Amino acid sequence: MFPLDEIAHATDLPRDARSVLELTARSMFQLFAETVEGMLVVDRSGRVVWISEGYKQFLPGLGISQESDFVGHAVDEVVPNTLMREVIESGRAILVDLLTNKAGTFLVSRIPLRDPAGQIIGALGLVLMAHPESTMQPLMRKFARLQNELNDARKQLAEQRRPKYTFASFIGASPQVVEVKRQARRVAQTDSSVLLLGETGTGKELLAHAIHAASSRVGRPFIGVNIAAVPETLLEAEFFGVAPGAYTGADRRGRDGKFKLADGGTLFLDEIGDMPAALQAKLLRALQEQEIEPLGSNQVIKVDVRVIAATSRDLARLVSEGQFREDLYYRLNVVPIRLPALRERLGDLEALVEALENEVARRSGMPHREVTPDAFAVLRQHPWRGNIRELRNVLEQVMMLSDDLRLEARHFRRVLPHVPEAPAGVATEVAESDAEEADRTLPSVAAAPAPAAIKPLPEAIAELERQSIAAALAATGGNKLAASRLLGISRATLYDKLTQLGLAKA
Ligand SMILES: Nc1ncnc2c1ncn2[C@@H]1O[C@H](COP(=O)(O)OP(=O)(O)OP(=O)(O)O)[C@@H](O)[C@H]1O
Repeated sequence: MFPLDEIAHATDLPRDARSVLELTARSMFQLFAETVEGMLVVDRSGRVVWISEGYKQFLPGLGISQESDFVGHAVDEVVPNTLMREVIESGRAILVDLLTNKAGTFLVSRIPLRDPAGQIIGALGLVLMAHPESTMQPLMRKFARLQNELNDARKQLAEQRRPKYTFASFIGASPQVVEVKRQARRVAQTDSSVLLLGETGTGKELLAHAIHAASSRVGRPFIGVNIAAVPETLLEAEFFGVAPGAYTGADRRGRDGKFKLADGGTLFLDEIGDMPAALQAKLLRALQEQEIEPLGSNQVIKVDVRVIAATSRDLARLVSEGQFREDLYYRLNVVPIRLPALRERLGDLEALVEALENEVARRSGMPHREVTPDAFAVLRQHPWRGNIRELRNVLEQVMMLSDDLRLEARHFRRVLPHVPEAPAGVATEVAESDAEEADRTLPSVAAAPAPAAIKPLPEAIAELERQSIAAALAATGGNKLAASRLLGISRATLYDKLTQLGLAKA
């Protein structure tokens, strides 16, 4: 639009043209008000100061019976979902938009109003078309689809943020578990760092979820990082994020790190004992200052994160060996909670088996099974180095191997062939065919070498390696890090061997 004074001085235009322009500019407001379906003006503070005659038709739909209940009120109170305030704040027009609220859907336009000095003094809102559904079918369909997608994405996000587990998910009523839950409930009420100690599969991650779920941060994200699973070179970016432009290519746009994602919520640092020394100092700083610096940025971002760390390693020993910073250890070890191994709380075995059997049956669609007392006798004798994860694995294997509705000792012996026979009188005999089947399907922890055929040494060694690795993986429920520890080799060596031996999918 021409400013009025420019038109007035446009002497090079013919007189007629000038007066038309002048008239147009002066009557623009009037013209708009009469042409569009409705028009409203808000002041700098977002208060409605005027509405056109046409706009009044929308008041009943907005639940307003008289003009005085509308004019003079904050626009976002009387027009749900309006973006007029954003236009005032940003100074940018929204020329075409769809506004949906209880009065219907409208094609609208919003324009900021400025004084001669360029200062925002308010905004103009135009209803270009009411109920455009009929005339703008294709656009509306697209809008509806996008709206649905947005709602689905929001639901998914809310779902992801909802804690996966609560204290009720932590099965067990043994004195050890009762004590663990008591400590965890107490610490949930605070913002202190928590250190969960325990063997693999004892439920450290589950407990971390439960602490988050019982804390005041429950409405905010729970973000987990398994430090052992992230290559060392990527850990810093994973934790602290990457500033836009720090890298070329796909990462150019930058990426939030886990600290940022967990802002306001809980960050679960699993396998903290595997934290590389170089990053320990940065982690300590982030924990102490509650500030992070994304890679490639020199800006510090404030975060508010509660940390729950977990490890199956002896952190105190790592500190004494100089592999873990003492200051970080003390920072994390504010409230240590030790989770008992399954073999220390065999009293919980029945409740766990019942819960896990239910879960496996529900997930797989298999029928429910009853586990007999002689089967429990077998289960009680197994060392359970993989703890609950291993227990679930064993149960799942047994359920897959047999259609019987009663799971007896013999069923479990197929999967746990090394468990010694129970004393006579207990029906735990293994049918020969069962034993053969077990040999074919599952690795035996204590498999005897084949007496008949003497194999070439490299072949025999490979066979032994294959068996040991398979046994370690079975014992740890497939957890490679834990398996590598059982085998006394590094995780990298384990991966190499899995590839060499053709077990990469194990
Ligand atoms: N007390 C329990 N009640 C029910 N399920 C449990 C319990 N403890 C562990 N589980 C289940 O066992 C599996 C392993 O648990 P989780 O991952 O929490 O163990 P972890 O100690 O964090 O293991 P890791 O050190 O290997 O990461 C999960 O599927 C979890 O749901």
